[in-house]
Amino acid sequence: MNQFNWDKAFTLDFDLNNGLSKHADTTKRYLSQMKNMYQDQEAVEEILKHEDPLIYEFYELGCPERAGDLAFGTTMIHPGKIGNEYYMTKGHFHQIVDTAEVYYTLKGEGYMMLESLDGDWRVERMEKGKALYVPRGYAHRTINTGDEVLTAFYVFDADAGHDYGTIETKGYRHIVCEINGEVTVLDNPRW
Ligand SMILES: O=P(O)(O)OC[C@H]1O[C@](O)(CO)[C@@H](O)[C@@H]1O
Ligand SMILES: [Fe+2]
Repeated sequence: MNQFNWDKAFTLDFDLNNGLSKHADTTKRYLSQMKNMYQDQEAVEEILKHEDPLIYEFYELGCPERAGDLAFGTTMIHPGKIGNEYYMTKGHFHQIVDTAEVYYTLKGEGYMMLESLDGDWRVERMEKGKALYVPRGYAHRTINTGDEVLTAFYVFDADAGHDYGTIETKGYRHIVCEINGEVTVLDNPRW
């Protein structure tokens, strides 16, 4: 149900601490919905025997997918690891690949993994009070390396669409893990 009229001005509350709005429901992504994306498949199977943890959630507010509108909302990545790999979003290219996006971190800490189709990549730190510009042409995945929920506000062109296929086949060229207590970027062994 689309509860907002996107042709009129409106306001919506987002809590600065937990990112949640009292007036909308989040879309939730559980481990079972992204289990192939983690390196340690034994750890995945072991966890899923007992529970199906919530990895992240975000608001899809029903913005029409038309040029000129701006889709926005908050994303909350919960703290945790699968094996030694930090909880993260699936990540995606935009279907209109040359579409940028902005994330403003409200709480917590982590990284954005960015990767272009031709393999240029970098990790950018996300921390409270900082805006992160995701340039056109880059797939983006949010990774929570802290011990609290990583909460960010995002906004992008509403007609951009999401392309998961490109990244779902092999993943990203790099992964982010905890090694000897340190946040470490490793080559993706499956790439
Ligand atoms: O689409 P993914 O990779 O599951 O991640 C969800 C996040 O990305 C967005 O699609 C924005 O790019 C938001 O809806 C949400 O913040
Ligand atoms: Fe995006």
